[in-house]
Amino acid sequence: MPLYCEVALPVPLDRTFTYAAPDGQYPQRGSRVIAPLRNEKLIGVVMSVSNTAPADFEARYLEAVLDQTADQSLESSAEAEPLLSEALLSLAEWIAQYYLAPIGEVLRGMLPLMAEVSRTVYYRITDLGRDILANSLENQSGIPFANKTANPRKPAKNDNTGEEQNTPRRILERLASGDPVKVSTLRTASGASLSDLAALVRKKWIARETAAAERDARRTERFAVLIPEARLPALSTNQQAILAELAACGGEIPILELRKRGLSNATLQTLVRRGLVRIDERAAAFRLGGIERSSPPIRLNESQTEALASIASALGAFHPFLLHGVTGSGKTAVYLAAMQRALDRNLASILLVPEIGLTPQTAGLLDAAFGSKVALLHSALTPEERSEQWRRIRNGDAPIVVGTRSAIFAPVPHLGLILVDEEHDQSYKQEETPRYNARDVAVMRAKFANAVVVLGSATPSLETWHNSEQSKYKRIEMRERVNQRPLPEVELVDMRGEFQQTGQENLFSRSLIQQTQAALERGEQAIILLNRRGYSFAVMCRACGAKLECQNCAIALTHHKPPAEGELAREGQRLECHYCGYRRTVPARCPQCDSEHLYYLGAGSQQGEERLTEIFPTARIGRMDRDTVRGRHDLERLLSRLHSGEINLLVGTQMIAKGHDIHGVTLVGVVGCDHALSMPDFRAAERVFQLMTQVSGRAGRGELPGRVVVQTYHPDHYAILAAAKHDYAAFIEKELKYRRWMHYPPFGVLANVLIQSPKLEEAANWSAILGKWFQQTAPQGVRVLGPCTAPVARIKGIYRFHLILKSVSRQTLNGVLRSMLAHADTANIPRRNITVDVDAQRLM
Ligand SMILES: Nc1ncnc2c1ncn2[C@@H]1O[C@H](COP(=O)(O)OP(=O)(O)OP(=O)(O)O)[C@@H](O)[C@H]1O
Ligand SMILES: [Zn+2]
Repeated sequence: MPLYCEVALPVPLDRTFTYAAPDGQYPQRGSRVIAPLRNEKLIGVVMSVSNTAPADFEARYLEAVLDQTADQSLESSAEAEPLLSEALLSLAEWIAQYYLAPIGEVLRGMLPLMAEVSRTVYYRITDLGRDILANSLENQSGIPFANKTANPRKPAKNDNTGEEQNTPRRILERLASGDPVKVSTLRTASGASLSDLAALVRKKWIARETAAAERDARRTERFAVLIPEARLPALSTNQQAILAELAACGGEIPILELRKRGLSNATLQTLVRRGLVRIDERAAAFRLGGIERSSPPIRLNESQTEALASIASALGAFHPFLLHGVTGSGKTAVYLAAMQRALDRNLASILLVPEIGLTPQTAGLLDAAFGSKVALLHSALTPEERSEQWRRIRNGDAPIVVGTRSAIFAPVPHLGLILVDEEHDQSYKQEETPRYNARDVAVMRAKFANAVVVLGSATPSLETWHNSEQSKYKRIEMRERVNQRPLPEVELVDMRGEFQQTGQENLFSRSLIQQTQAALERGEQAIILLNRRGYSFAVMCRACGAKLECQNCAIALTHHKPPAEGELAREGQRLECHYCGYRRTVPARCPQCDSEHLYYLGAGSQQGEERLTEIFPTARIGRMDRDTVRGRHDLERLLSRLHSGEINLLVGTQMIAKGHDIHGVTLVGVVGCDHALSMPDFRAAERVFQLMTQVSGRAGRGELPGRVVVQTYHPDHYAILAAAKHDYAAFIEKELKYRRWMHYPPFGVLANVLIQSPKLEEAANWSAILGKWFQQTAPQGVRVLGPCTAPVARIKGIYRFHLILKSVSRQTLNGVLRSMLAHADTANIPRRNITVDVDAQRLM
């Protein structure tokens, strides 16, 4: 009798699908399966299993069960564990429910291995294929496709070395290392057609694997390991050399590394036969590439010790903490010590860091403290690397997991501690389905795992602060910087006054220029925040007032200068949309009115850099923004040039504010970060306060005290004033009052409902249908704003309308949202055109 299972598939539908398991296969809750859906094959996750078919079941069979018990009697053994633990499945169900996200899409976000099957095919060489290749290399002969009669170990002689015969050889050569190779890569490398590959598969020289099967096969690395207790017999010098090398490296070394050092494999094999060395095969370790080892461990100061004591004594049960420590108070050292305490009790930890928060410095500290026990998960990993990390974690080989947002789903056994660094950071919110906030998921995960969770920040979000006020989270305070270093003094420059006094609109104030000059002359470093990338924000027509907009989005195009081009070559320069990436050159005339009087508005980081180069011609200037930092390596390189002092003046966007600990920086300039205060966003003040505090916090972290110059047009705004005094309490008091008064989070909950369509009429129509439904049903306890066009009315050619829902009760809000989705379904509004963003961070 087959088993019936409910399978969550990665499609935007709030439901699971029923399938029967193939004969003799025993999927369990949490197993991955391949399921046919329409014309596709998808990887799904089994949510439940039953012996009886549902009433309306039409026979549909699973294609395969990827993680299963070989037979039912094995169910209890460790081998038979499904891929997703019960804790993670419960977490997924919680996310689906809390964020109104389709369960299949939630699971897809959790599982790195859940790609669509049809998309990735890999090939791998077989043993027979190796023989064929070896033979052909020996005989310098080609390998024909058609040698059915010939003995594969004796390929025909040189009479068939034509191009066609070499294709099989090129295929085999490309696969020779033994690693599976993607079909696309293989075809490019060998020039093979799909039918060529099929022919070799039929001959069993190569094997074809689907993505799922391939990713099950983890990459391994072979190590030579010294057997310590062996008494040493007489040895040849070559043998002694290998043993010496092994001893020098702490008793083990990857075999590849031995070869690189010119030590012979044959000698190694002799040592193995003599019982002096053994070969271990292990999952290839992930290397913390290119990092400097850090200095000896830090002695915790009094407040760090207290913080650690609170955290450590709570291990073993669910305890949420807010670690509120000013910038430079040494939170990182507390995290590391807490992870060590967890490890001492055989408990694993997850440390979450913001998108670019994982600096080489932090990686170095982790490596020094925990070495190969660390697994790193970040967005720059390839799917293979990610799944390798995943398996190391799941096997218990890496009880220290560090990563960005989705690392919160790492399948860590015996999880004891979760740390969320810079918990206020916006990058924890995923801005696509499922729209979860990893910080909040962290708290739930800790709850399911009976673990401690620590949310750390110098500028906690209002939500987290409120939870600590309500005693939901226990608050730990670290009020001072390490070694009694002072927080930097902040000077506010009123840019309105600056304009009146100088009669000019300058990007940099006189005070900022003077103080930068002075810092550079003293041999210190300065960083300047200019929180927009590009050269100018916008290009505007003086005649008709139109801004040049993106053709796909209702957004002004940002002007970028091509690097290293002549100063005034304005025409032909690049305009770029920061939403969709659309690019065009700057036109000679306004496309609306044909006037030639186009002018450039507002300065971005690129222009900032240019101005600074003019003002400080001898400064060693660097720029840090999304244009100069494309990948991790760019960031590493820039930071290491800063640490070494090679750069003494850095300009950049908010990236420069994130947790960097550069001791030479004594001056921080803040330029135009307060324009955000006029955005239609109730979190604007919070964002400005956080950014100002964080960037100010980069100054004076070394021996010398720091100074901050903030240029502002709102010198009386409470967020600016509080940030200037490092007064979180003053800010929070004002801000909480305003939020309570306006019924905004943390007083009550909020959801943004986006209705989108490539057809304006359709989007308008659908949002009207939903608006009308809200009017008619008038749900109790929910305030509805809208529908109206979203502040950004069109993105990537998709028209956007939205409704904002507020309620004091999450349950009420989610109930109403669910009824709304049901109504949308009956009104034939496709689910994929409605985005529900619970606890929305951006209302744009
Ligand atoms: N007990 C200590 N004694 C001396 N120096 C310390 C101590 N603890 C930490 N430090 C040093 O203080 C500096 C700041 O620490 P860290 O980067 O952890 O601060 P933080 O609290 O995370 O600040 P931010 O919120 O700004 O990121 C680092 O250079 C660190 O090496
Ligand atoms: Zn665009």
